[in-house]
Amino acid sequence: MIRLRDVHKSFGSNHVLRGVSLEVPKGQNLVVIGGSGTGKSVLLKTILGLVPQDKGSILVDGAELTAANRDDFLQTFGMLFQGGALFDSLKIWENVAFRLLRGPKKRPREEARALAIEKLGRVGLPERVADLYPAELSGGMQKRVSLARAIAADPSIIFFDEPTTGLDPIMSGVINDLIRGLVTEMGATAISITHDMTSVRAIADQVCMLYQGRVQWLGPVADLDHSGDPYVDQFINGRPEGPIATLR
Ligand SMILES: Nc1ncnc2c1ncn2[C@@H]1O[C@H](COP(=O)(O)OP(=O)(O)OP(=O)(O)O)[C@@H](O)[C@H]1O
Repeated sequence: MIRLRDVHKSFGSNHVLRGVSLEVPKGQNLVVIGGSGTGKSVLLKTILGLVPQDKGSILVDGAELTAANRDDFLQTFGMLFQGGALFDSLKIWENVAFRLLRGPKKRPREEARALAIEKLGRVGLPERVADLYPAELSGGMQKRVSLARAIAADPSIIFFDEPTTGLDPIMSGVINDLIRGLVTEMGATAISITHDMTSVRAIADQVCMLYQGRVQWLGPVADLDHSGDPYVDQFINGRPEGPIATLR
């Protein structure tokens, strides 16, 4: 379980997170939605320790994350970065096995390669792609490779940052199904960020909408269409009119 309590973060006078509290139960995927600049990425970065919060606490399985134990925590999580972020100069299997080839999870090369091929299989890619380079694959296949990398070290916590951006609707559907399946299969706890409402509906257990640095609404995905919250309604239906001010 991941729990945030009253997390604040400012950059100078820009008070981005103004007291975010939320909980993600074990084995569930919480999808964070909200307009551009509402702090979705900053929220993920505070959990990862890339951006230290000014106030408030972050707990994983009941233990507070601190500078001292964060490295241990980082060993237990997987991340699908926005855009995939594969290393061009590494073969596909080396990308997937990145964390198995160095650091505390280091394995012998042959073992790491076999594990990478197994994970590629989990995301529907055949063994023959293992020795190719990222540039030789389509965008959708690269996204699958990124997914395989995110799950390579059997994480108990996974973050998905804009997993379907740049993909056609069918490939987005395939990636959504894979994410849903992987989270369910692995029993992992996940937090995802997406602007894609189809993706929200396909992968979320719970949905959290951030607005002006706070949690505007948090509830089961099944309640999204009848949240009774005018901010959520405006956002999910993409209406220019409503309580959320838009620039024209
Ligand atoms: N390292 C930083 N230094 C200064 N300001 C930052 C930094 N990181 C983020 N911000 C500011 O924090 C705010 C929230 O940014 P964030 O990237 O979290 O938004 P977002 O909700 O993820 O937006 P988008 O949907 O467009 O990706 C923005 O005003 C941004 O300029």
